[in-house]
Amino acid sequence: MALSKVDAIAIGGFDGMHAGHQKLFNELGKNGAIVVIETGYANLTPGREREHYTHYPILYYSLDDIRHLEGEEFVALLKERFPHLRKIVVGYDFHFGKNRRYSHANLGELFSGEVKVIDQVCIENDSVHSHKIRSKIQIGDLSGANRFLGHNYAIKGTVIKGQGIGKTDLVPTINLECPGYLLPYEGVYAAFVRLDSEEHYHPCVVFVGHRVTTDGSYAVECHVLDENIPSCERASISFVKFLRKNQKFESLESLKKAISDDILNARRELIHLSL
Ligand SMILES: Cc1cc2nc3c(=O)[nH]c(=O)nc-3n(C[C@H](O)[C@H](O)[C@H](O)COP(=O)(O)O)c2cc1C
Ligand SMILES: Nc1ncnc2c1ncn2[C@@H]1O[C@H](COP(=O)(O)OP(=O)(O)O)[C@@H](O)[C@H]1O
Repeated sequence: MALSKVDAIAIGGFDGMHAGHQKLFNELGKNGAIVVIETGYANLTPGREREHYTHYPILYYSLDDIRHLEGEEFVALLKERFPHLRKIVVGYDFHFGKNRRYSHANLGELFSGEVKVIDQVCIENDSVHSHKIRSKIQIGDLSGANRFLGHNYAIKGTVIKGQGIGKTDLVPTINLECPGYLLPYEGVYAAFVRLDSEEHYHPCVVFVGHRVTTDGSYAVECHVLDENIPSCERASISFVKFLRKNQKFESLESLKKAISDDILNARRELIHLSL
């Protein structure tokens, strides 16, 4: 869609593109667009990853470029960028401009069109916010994070070389480097993985953490269940459930036994799901 046609926008940081954010997008209609104010702290859907969770076009503004603006100046900037703008959608706690001085009420006074304010979106009696999703991910509560997101938490990375003992002594794994993403609490997870530009996801088990049993280095590794997979360059992991904490084992044998239990547990979690 040509941006000149845009007549409705939603404004915010939109890291995570969570259930609260989606409620705003539902108000945009067919000529809508999303305005992301980029703080530099987004680590759930960094950069353009947000685009996977909406069909609306996204425009990015850096917070540093607009934080000094007075309310009138901010609205003028929007009207210049979107000449046909008739509706702005924001949440109940939206603030903008110099020292975050302006609220949705001020926006209503400054903008001549409609300002639609979305009430607090709550799940399990708790308001949904990206900082709460980050906290859940940091304690390993991926099921809770996923409920707040409305989709599985996903990270993307490039494949790097591992220690080389997985394939020979344990199970084969894809080792990943995932810059920009918040990595979950150290442990083992049931997940799905998509390789390169494949369309489908494979059930897998993922280890995130310091390999305290072997070389102590930090790793994000994924073992694809029940399949030999070709080598690949990139992968995205979609987390489903925390299975257990990272542990130091006395021998590779006992780590291997734990990994076979992890595989059984992951299979049990994933069998009814498909992506
Ligand atoms: C399902 C799974 C669970 C794992 N759990 C642990 C663990 O609890 N503690 C640990 O030190 N390493 C754990 N690892 C990591 C292994 O130490 C790692 O796969 C091994 O060091 C081989 O690494 P490589 O693929 O780089 O060769 C786990 C790996 C997988 C696939
Ligand atoms: N739980 C929620 N309910 C309603 N609106 C929300 C909610 N969370 C965020 N918003 C709105 O979505 C937009 C983006 O908010 P942002 O600050 O990026 O989200 P978060 O608070 O999750 O970090 C803002 O207009 C904000 O008011």
